[in-house]
Amino acid sequence: MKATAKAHTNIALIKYWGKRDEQLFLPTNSSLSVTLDKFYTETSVHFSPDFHADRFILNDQQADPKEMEKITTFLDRIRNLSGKSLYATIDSKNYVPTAAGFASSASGFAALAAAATKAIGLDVDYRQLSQIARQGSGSASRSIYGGYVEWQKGEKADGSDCYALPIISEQDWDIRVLSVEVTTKAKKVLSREGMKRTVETSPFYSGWLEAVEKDLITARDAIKEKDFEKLGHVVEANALKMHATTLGANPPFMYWQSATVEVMQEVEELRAAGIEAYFTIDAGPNVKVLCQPKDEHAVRDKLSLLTVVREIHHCRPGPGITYLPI
Ligand SMILES: O=C(O)C[C@@](O)(CF)CCOP(=O)(O)OP(=O)(O)O
Repeated sequence: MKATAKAHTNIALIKYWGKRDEQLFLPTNSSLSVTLDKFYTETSVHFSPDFHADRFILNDQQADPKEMEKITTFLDRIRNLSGKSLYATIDSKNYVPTAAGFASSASGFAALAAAATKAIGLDVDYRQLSQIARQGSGSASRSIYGGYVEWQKGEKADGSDCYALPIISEQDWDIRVLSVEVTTKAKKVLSREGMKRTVETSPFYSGWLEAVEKDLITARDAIKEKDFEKLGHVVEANALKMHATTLGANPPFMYWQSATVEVMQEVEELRAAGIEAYFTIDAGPNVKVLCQPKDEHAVRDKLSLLTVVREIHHCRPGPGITYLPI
């Protein structure tokens, strides 16, 4: 009972920022992302009656007890769904540069959900797979699909209507996402803690919730219309609103470093010079810059001149999960 799956990471264009249910990973708002081609996780899962405990090898290292606990809880859900109480050995490799600030948990839990359900013989569709991955990490629900993906927040308390669905595929619209790694030493507030603190203490959080649904509709329409300018503006504004909420949290926190702001200002200068580029930022100081293929090199050349820029990874829309030969 073995299976291997590959899942790519994704970058949120309309952010998931807050849970309405911490146990079931139910979000306060719907979100929208693009899966990326460059960064992914490959995970093999082997269930066997000969194993007497779960084992998790991550990048050729035995996972630490905290990580192990998360994995065992995740596998318990899959064991319950299948009615099989078998232990598993998991071997996972992240092809995601940690410093780049991509949530490798997104590709990680999507790959694990796909490989584990296949290995244990659970016949699930992508919607169910998205719901399983969601309970490992919310953003993982989106990495089940390739291209442009919407994760619907749902209304039900049991999360049965909370899953991701594809909008258009990675072949339908070719954009570029330049992941700009800036030099930083700061220890960031992990997104799980950051969103919890913000939901619970920030007076600006209600403003976020009022605005995000409209942002999502605008972004979804822009993707369907392939209107890059319309998408870029709402993506940038949505990221700024998300980050504004953290400033009002108690205690307040900020993901940005001075280098982050330098890159943001460079992107605004690019637009002033007639080159369409837009930024988005997740739970860290790095910046993802969106542009069209024709402008990719001009944007790279301009950003590379900044001394605070350590590395730029060039990404395109990427595929959903795939199963690999054992
Ligand atoms: O990806 C986005 O929509 C926006 C963020 O990256 C932050 F900017 C949040 C990702 O949160 P995640 O790591 O999925 O949280 P979990 O459910 O607590 O594991």
